[in-house]
Amino acid sequence: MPITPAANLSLLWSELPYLDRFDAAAQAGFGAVEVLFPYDVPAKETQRALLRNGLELVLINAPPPNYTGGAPGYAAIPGGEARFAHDMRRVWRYVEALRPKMVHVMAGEAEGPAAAATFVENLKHAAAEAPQGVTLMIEPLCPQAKPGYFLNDYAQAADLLAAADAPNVALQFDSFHAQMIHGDAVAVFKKYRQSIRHVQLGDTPDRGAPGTGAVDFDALFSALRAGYDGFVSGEYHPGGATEDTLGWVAALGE
Ligand SMILES: O=C(O)C(=O)[C@H](O)CO
Ligand SMILES: [Mg+2]
Repeated sequence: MPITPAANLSLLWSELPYLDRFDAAAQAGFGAVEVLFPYDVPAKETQRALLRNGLELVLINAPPPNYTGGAPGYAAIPGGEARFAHDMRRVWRYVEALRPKMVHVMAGEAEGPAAAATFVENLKHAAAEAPQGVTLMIEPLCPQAKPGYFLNDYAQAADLLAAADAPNVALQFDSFHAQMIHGDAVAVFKKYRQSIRHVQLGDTPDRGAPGTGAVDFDALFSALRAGYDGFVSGEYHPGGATEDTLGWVAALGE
């Protein structure tokens, strides 16, 4: 599969009602989209929006459904195993209807060895019950965007992936978080390339569109073209009309 651009419909076209964003993405030329939290509407409605636009769904997040204000996941919360298992049952129902290729499993707010062990065990269980063809993703989130979030470093993610040791658990690379955490998103991409199965784009420090901040997108896109063949999703705050921020789609292919 070549590099395929995708639109994150939780951040792009956020001024439109949720279901209208699918139409806008298709009109802008996207064939693939991702949605962080599709749980607020019945899966059938999202399914219809995908179908009427011929769109492929790349990724959804494992709950919490109440992202704005709710805890950012339970996978790494010692004692939260039952809640995690309950959440995952809901995720699988949405996966069955929407057929995303990937599910980002959110860790939650925690720290220390017990949290790491809990995260690994929960990932192993979820990986064992994931439908064929669905990959579970883990993603380090920077403290500036998600204070207290357990998974906040790419080396930590590599250790967790090694411990989970499952072929359907992989790393989600986000240029915004990688640059904020480690200061050089391109170096992070190159170092962890072998574990990366999904790429998201945003610039620093404000999570704006590619080209508005400090990430070296020319170098990142060269590195992607040199050996990445998955989806590359715009996950940034457009700060205006989304259509005016899509120069990265053409640049990716140059
Ligand atoms: O915040 C991000 O970068 C993400 O990709 C997550 O999925 C958070 O929901
Ligand atoms: Mg991301």
